[in-house]
Amino acid sequence: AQPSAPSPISAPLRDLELGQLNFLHTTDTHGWLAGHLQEPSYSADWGDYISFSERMREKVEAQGQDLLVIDTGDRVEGNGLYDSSEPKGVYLSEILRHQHIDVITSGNHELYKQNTSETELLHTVPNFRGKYLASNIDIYHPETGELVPLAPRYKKFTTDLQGIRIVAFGFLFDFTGNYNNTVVQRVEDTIKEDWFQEAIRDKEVDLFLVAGHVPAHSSEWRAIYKEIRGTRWDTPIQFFSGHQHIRDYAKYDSKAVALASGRFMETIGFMSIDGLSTGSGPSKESQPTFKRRYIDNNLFSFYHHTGLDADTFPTKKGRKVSQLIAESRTALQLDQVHGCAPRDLWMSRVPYPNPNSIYTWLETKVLIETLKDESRGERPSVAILNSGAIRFDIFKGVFTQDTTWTISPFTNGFRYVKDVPYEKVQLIMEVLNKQTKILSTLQDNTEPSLLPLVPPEQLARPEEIIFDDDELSEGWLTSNMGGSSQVPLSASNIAGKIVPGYTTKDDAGDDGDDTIHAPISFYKVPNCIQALISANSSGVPEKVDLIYIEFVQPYLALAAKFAGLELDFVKESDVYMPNITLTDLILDWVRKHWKCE
Ligand SMILES: O=c1ccn([C@@H]2O[C@H](COP(=O)(O)O)[C@@H](O)[C@H]2O)c(=O)[nH]1
Repeated sequence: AQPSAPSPISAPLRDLELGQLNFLHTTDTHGWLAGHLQEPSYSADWGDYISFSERMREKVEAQGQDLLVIDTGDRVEGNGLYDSSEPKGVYLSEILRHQHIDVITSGNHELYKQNTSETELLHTVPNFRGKYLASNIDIYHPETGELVPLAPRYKKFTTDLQGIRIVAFGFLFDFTGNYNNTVVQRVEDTIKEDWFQEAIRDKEVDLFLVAGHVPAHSSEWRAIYKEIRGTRWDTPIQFFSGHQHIRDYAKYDSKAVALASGRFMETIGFMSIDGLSTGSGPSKESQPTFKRRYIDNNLFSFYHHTGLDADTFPTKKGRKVSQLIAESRTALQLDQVHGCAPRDLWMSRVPYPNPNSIYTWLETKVLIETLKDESRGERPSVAILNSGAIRFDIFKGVFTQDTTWTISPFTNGFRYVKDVPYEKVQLIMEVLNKQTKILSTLQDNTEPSLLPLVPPEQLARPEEIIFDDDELSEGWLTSNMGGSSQVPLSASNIAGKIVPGYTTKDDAGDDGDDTIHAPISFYKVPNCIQALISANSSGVPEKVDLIYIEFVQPYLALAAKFAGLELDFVKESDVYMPNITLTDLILDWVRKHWKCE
């Protein structure tokens, strides 16, 4: 773990159930390879994960079993370790490559920008040669201009110890927001291609392994499931999923399941399968059995599952990578303190609006006090921001260079349209937040969906989860995750209390999490929030500058149409505060207002 990481807190644990074939899975790590430096439950780093997978491999191989390591994308954007270097990702890429990964795929974040996808092609794919799969992604090669597969479409391999014959694919969901140097083919079309049809007709296969940046419960996985089942009615299928930032498990039939392993290096997903046939013969069991576990990413869990301790657990490579992360963080000055947050600000643990909501803070403080383009003088304005632009909570205590990127990693600037009637802006907000169903009927297939305006976790669970008895969580959170010193209380301080954290319910029940936690409430947030910036008057202005973060422009255009506002946002908008991003505004505000005592 990193030198400043809090020690994990002991908690009751459920064991891993090892099987004939075992998997460790990460997804949506978004640059958090240093682990969480303010949350003991997720405080292990990528070096610890390397040690964990090496020790797990030793353990299963000693029993004649196999272990495979999977990553399903969105490794970039969301943490200073990725975002704060120039060019972005140079440190991260060097850290990531030390993990032995058997199947690795791209997420949508690898494709938003030209340089990110080119880095995948020129660095990550070669770093993971033979492991990186891209079943439905092509890229215009930066040197030749030719449209080529980002990586091989699929591969067939056999496991080291038992010779289990596996055909593996690597998909991305039907993503449309990629930069125009890549082409993402719809999954539903890809599976009709000859190469896929040939691959699933191979009779010498013991397991189809479908890895991808695709939710566990999704139309894309269902389409693949049906296509495979159409020709191979009983070959086991293991899907590895991502994108929604949740822990999830889906059962397609008794021989086909999907695992999704959370986000931000909070979770190491574990799967085991028993009862597979191998190259040397059929299985003795009539049915395969699947077991899943969501491991909290901390050393307490890792020691427990490997049966090792602080002296025996770390491997040479693991230690080296933890050291490399520490050096990279120092070089990037990620511990530089910009201010001290006086209280926790939550994305979804409190209702909105609320004094402890990060969105209320943005609306009532940050946007109002920082958004000002000198060229627009004192004109009143309304600023619109999508809730998904914010990625993480702010904990009471130090606000560092790293915090800046964890809460606001995106590089979107702001645009504005002048002289929009205030009433129309309110109608647009109404459409964006309340009339989304009506609006979606106006959309044709080429328009983006409205849903991605919210944080991905909310897409996955549209219903609120409210625990009346949040006292335990609240008290614990304040003292352990956001104390002013950011030093967690030791286990003895919270003796008898269960640590708040994931309490996952999935298709296999409610016993998936390795750590037994107290539940945390989950409140919904709106698609968009707004701030009225009315320089000189307290009344409601007649017309305003409608300022918005670039990401929402297509959604705004649709909502405006429905609100009866004839506006061509592409032609009639202009840049607001050139070269300034939301990240810059937040940092500026924090520096001015959150002085450390
Ligand atoms: O420029 C951007 C890019 C993304 N978002 C938000 O993020 C989610 C997608 O996140 P995943 O990690 O890929 O699930 C998207 O729905 C937006 O809410 C953004 O606001 N700005």
